[in-house]
Amino acid sequence: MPLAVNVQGVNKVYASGHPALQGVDLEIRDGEIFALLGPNGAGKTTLISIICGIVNASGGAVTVGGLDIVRNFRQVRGRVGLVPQELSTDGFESVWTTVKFSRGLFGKPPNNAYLEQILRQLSLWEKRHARIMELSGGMKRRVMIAKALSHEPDVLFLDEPTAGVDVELRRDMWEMVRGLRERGVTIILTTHYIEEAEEMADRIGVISKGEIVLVEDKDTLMDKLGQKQLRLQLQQPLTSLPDDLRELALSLSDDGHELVFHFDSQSEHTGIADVLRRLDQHGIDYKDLQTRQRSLEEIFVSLVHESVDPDPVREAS
Ligand SMILES: Nc1ncnc2c1ncn2[C@@H]1O[C@H](COP(=O)(O)OP(=O)(O)OP(=O)(O)O)[C@@H](O)[C@H]1O
Repeated sequence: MPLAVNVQGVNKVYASGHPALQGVDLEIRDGEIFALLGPNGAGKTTLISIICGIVNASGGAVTVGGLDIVRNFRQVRGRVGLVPQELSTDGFESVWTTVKFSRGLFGKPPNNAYLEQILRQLSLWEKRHARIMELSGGMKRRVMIAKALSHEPDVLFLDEPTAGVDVELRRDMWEMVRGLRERGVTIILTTHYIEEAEEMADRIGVISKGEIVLVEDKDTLMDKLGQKQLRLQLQQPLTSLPDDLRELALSLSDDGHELVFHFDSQSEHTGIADVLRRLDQHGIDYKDLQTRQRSLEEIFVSLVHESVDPDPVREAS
């Protein structure tokens, strides 16, 4: 499968001496939605800024669509679109002028029909004559996306696209990103919202302290690490667990009303039948039971748990 982006052995040491990225290898497939997850300060923005040519790497190599980002800087800039975390655009200009100007910056010939299509997709068409400063925060964010798409990039980077936006706009964004993927645009998004990665991504990468600690198909990840939990609500609360049940790794909730059992849903022998048989032997009745997949959030927390070292400066800001 062709690669949209190929990152090999990339390091970044900022002038402060801080090593923000260490030996990052990452291959982004053509046409996929890739979610890069990581805690504050993990290096997500640094990595996408390097790929987009905004920050220089201290070492390693990056290609976009097979083109080296340093040797073919201009061509690469034309192929990528970046929606930054911060809203950065001239508030006095109208939506239409902003988007048109942005396309011109990349040396693309005017194409009003294309720009109209983008603005309509982003529900901005009615607002095309409004000055950006007059728009709501969510609409401003849409303008940033329209700007990033104005020159028809093959690869779109979304840095925290839904940070601070309401639920409705978040859903709209997801819808729009899926629409872009259908048109063949490769999407790389960074996010703190596990739910977003779970909902949208084809593949997920986890970065922690400047190193990629995991890259996996979302579904495989969910299957592989997605342990399931069986919860049984008891008819009568228990004060303690019989020893043989404790040996089965069953646990009792503090109030004695619920039994919890963890099992591997991929395994031939999950142990559920044993648990239910033993409960029956002890005359322990239950009134309800549920199974639940371990969420990506739990997986993520367990992956970065060891290495999370919040940056006090950024935490405070
Ligand atoms: N211009 C800079 N000069 C010095 N250090 C920087 C600079 N930009 C980022 N850093 C540091 O590099 C590390 C990675 O920052 P980066 O912004 O890439 O992280 P991030 O994963 O995007 O974080 P967040 O989720 O908070 O946006 C952090 O420790 C940060 O303080």
